[in-house]
Amino acid sequence: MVKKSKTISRDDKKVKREQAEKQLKEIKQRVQDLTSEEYKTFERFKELPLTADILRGLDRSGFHSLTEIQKLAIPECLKGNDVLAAAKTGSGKTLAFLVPVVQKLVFENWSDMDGLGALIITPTRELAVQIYEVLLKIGKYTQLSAGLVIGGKDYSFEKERVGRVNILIGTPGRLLQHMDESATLQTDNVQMLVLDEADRILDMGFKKTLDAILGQLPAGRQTLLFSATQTKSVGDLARLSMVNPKYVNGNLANGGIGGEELSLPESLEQSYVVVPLNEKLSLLWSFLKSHLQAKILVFVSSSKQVHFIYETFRKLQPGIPLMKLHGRQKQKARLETSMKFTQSKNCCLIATDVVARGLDFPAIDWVIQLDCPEDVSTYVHRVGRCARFGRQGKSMLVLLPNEEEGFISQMSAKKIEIKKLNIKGSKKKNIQSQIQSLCFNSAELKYLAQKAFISYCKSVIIQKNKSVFKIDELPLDLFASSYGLPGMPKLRLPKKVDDESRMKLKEKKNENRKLKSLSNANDEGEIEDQTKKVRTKYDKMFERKNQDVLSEHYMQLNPGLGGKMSNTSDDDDDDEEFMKVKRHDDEVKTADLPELELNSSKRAMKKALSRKLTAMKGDKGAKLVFDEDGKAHPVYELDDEETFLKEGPSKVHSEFLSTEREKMTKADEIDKGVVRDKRAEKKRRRKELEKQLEGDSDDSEGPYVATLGALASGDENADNYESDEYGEGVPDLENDLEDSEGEDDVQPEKKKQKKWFDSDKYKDRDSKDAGVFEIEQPETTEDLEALAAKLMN
Ligand SMILES: Nc1ncnc2c1ncn2[C@@H]1O[C@H](COP(=O)(O)OP(=O)(O)OP(=O)(O)O)[C@@H](O)[C@H]1O
Repeated sequence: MVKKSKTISRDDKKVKREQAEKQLKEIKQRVQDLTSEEYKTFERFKELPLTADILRGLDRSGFHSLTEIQKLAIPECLKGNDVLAAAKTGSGKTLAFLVPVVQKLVFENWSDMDGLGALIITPTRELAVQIYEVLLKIGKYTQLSAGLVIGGKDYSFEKERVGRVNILIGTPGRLLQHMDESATLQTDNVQMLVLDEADRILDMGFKKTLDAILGQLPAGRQTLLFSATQTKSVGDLARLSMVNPKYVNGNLANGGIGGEELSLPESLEQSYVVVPLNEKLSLLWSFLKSHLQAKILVFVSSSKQVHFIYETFRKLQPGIPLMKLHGRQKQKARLETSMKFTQSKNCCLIATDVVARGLDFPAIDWVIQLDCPEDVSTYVHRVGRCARFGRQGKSMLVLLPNEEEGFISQMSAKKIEIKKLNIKGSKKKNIQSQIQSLCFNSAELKYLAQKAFISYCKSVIIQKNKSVFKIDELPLDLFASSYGLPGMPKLRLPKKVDDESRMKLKEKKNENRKLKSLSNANDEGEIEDQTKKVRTKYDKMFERKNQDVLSEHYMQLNPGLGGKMSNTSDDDDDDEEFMKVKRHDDEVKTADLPELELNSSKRAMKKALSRKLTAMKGDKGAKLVFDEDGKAHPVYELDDEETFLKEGPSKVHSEFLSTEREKMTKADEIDKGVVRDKRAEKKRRRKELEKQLEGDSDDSEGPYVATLGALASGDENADNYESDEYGEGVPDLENDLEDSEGEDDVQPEKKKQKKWFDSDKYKDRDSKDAGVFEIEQPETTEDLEALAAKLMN
């Protein structure tokens, strides 16, 4: 009886397996036969030739209909072409490249053994995290594993696990650091490279880093470039080794390959206002006061300005929650703010361009550009944070009188129409006197104001676009007053900022500090430990050449008088190197400073002085040990040369060497064994697979049914998944192999789900529930980190 059922089961499985293989072949064939006429008619994901695992992930994540760019780009990518795709902000480019990445590796039966198969590079950490989240969702039902490597996270944690993932997402600096340092990370098998926001990566000073990454990837890989504002620079494309790239433009109404247009979401309402530089803060204040229930994103040109405006407004309390986000913050704070802003309904986030690209914050009502963007592309990306995926959104650009003509004409040249608004006098509230009073009472705020002032001037000077940014025409004295400064800091401006120095500045800003310290290592490979030299905000303030702020408020640094001085230094002081503040004498004139109120009775001073003198002149003393005869000896005594030579090499030394040698040999043997086992295991699996494919393997039957059951035959655990919609019985050979090792009783769906989050191979064997991961969808940073940890464990 048992025998009979076994036979039926075996036959059944064989049939199903053959069916599944046939279907996979058919999908591959459909991909090859796809014509652009055909795929332009597609409306839904299930019409695309995708495997059941991926369709299921998409379905469960709520993605059913195709957007224009998805309809056009996915088939081109599936066919193995190099693709250069452009489409409006918020139009779904992330899925347009993630779906082909996952499908390519599924087609190739990619497994843990095959290592890294796809690399996705993004310009910012936040964007990398966002893509990672989407990938986890849509790839949940495949056997692939994914990893996230971004600066500011635990490097050694990543280093240990980075060699085990199939799809790696990260920022350029951190990726290169891993490629250079992690022995386990093999990049010679990479099938796909994706650059999201490619033009930004190429533009923002990552060129050298990117070149170094590209140098380690195989030439035959497929390359995909996505952005709302695409690069077409021949030089850039050559550097990326793109072969006959297909240009996909999702901005064209009829859906086209080729085309140059740059367009904005239809649901976006754009406007601009013109105000003098010294009225910008008052304008922002008035705007916030009249939009207390809105979700607002404010862009300014530097992290110092973010810091100053945030701190000032926080003290003035506009009545709307305030947040700040810039690239100089600690990574934890950045992720927390992103998360909070995502969840909040009414608040104002003041940020730099670190959030201008790709970030999908839901339901932003207003994007305010308080400082003019460096170019029209940046404008497009900034406003693109609202009006996403058909939602309504409004934007307001704040221009200075001398910026208006230049910038608006450049917008018109790109066919971007924007209406001018006049602000009613009654709506304006001038907050200059409040800011001045705040700065007068707080040395820290005044210091921040000075830094913000300098960095704004710097941001104007380094701009390439001189028809818009004209430092000589700015009323800097009035601007300083509006920031609460009693006078304008005198600036020594650089005579000329050419392209080369501009690029150097960008490179410096984005450089990976670890890589930099490696390049600064001496011949012995020693790196000076910078971590020991943590500079606090106090240090920075006292190191500054310009002590105007400090001398005036010197006494107020006493926490009781000068306001709270936080010890958390969350931004770097890089302005001083670029632009020195002019001063007549670099030293603080101690005579000008008020007397310090110390305990200065004559007796106390005399005592202190005599102690100090004793300490300086007196013998420092030495530590001695006494022998049995009571004679004193120094703790360490040197032998004379004769005795030393007679005794030969120290016993301790040689013992140490031999034990260490032994340890090394053992470790080496273990390592070799592991590699041998891995190879043998892989070979065995391949053979087993071949056997299964030939259909004469006895031990393939039990688990095969289980696997296909979940995918195709209405498994109860399949969470109402309508498998027939997606093509029944697409085989999952990797899963078959796993199952054939005696885990017949594992429910197929659970197993597959577990595989994505936490491969069996990496699960914590000590933990009771090792390998079972409860969280379905990451909702918080902690969830995401837990997922990543589980995934990579
Ligand atoms: N097919 C789809 N069905 C439903 N929602 C979708 C679909 N594609 C994308 N979305 C949603 O649309 C929003 C924008 O998508 P995405 O972030 O990929 O846009 P983008 O084109 O990359 O934008 P940007 O240019 O700003 O980077 C996201 O919230 C995403 O979940």
